[in-house]
Amino acid sequence: MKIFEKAPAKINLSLDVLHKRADGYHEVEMVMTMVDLADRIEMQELARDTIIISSQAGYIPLDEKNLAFQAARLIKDRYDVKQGVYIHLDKQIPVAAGLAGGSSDAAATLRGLNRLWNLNIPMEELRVLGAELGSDVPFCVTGGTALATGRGEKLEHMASPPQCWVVLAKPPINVSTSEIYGKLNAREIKSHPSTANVLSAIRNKQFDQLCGNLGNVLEEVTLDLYPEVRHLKECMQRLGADGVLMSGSGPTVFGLVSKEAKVPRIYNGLRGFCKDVYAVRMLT
Ligand SMILES: C[C@](O)(CO)[C@H](O)COP(=O)(O)OP(=O)(O)OC[C@H]1O[C@@H](n2ccc(N)nc2=O)[C@H](O)[C@@H]1O
Ligand SMILES: Nc1ncnc2c1ncn2[C@@H]1O[C@H](COP(=O)(O)OP(=O)(O)OP(=O)(O)O)[C@@H](O)[C@H]1O
Repeated sequence: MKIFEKAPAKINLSLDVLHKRADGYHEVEMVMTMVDLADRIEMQELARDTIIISSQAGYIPLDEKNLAFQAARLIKDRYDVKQGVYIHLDKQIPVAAGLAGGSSDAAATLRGLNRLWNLNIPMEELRVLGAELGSDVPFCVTGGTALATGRGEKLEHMASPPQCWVVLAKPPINVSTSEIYGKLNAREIKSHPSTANVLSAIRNKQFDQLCGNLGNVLEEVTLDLYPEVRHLKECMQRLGADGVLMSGSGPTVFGLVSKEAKVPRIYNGLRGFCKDVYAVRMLT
């Protein structure tokens, strides 16, 4: 049997860091949502007890370093599954972009193998398993829009944000999430985003209030290290996006745009100097 799962990208509408924890992770407060840019994952049962990964993308690991491989191994070990699986990753989400591509692949693999092998694992248990693979994986298991706390694994789901276009642009650099969190410790956080304002903008479907309250404390760290990300942000603002922010630890910058007529100008303006540009909808 063969099944398919979609693995959408996430963006952080707000990302606040409260403090560094004893286990080395940071206590966060983030509002996350999914956008309509997704990897497509094919999973096919194998009689032999093995996990095989393939992908059309030449630049991701296909061995045990791949997060989809790790998800498959975790579920096989935990539920004593003797069958193997062939997993093909059709990558559409740019890699190491701050869009949780690998985390979403892992989450989709957990959901898919739960179906393929009729394991009937409840969603809550899949999220707990996901947390063993990465901080963004529990959110990616259920998707939607959520407030994430703890190290990202404690989730409170909510209604989707006011509908709009999302223009994503990724400069050609790779950013290490652990390096960005590490560098944040050495500096004073100048201003914290108001998570409460972002939540209320979403609940009341107030697009302008949402745009005015976007904030990410990791942004200053990445922008100082990589001036091209700052440049991209300024360009997106100048081209007329209503709200602009870096997603996660970067380097992808996203712009929220309410009027469809404004999207081509922003998209084309960015494409002039950046190869990875996408105009997508938020997933509701
Ligand atoms: C930046 C975000 O993507 C925003 O959604 C997440 O906070 C990071 O999620 P992720 O990439 O799934 O993170 P993990 O794979 O769990 O951790 C990567 C590295 O980021 C740092 N990390 C991550 C999450 C967190 N709450 N505190 C941290 O300090 C740790 O150094 C860790 O070694
Ligand atoms: N299935 C996968 N897809 C993409 N990258 C993967 C995958 N599995 C492992 N990786 C590795 O994970 C690293 C991070 O890639 P990913 O695209 O998940 O980053 P990200 O979008 O910045 O994640 P996050 O937003 O969760 O920090 C890359 O260096 C890549 O080699």
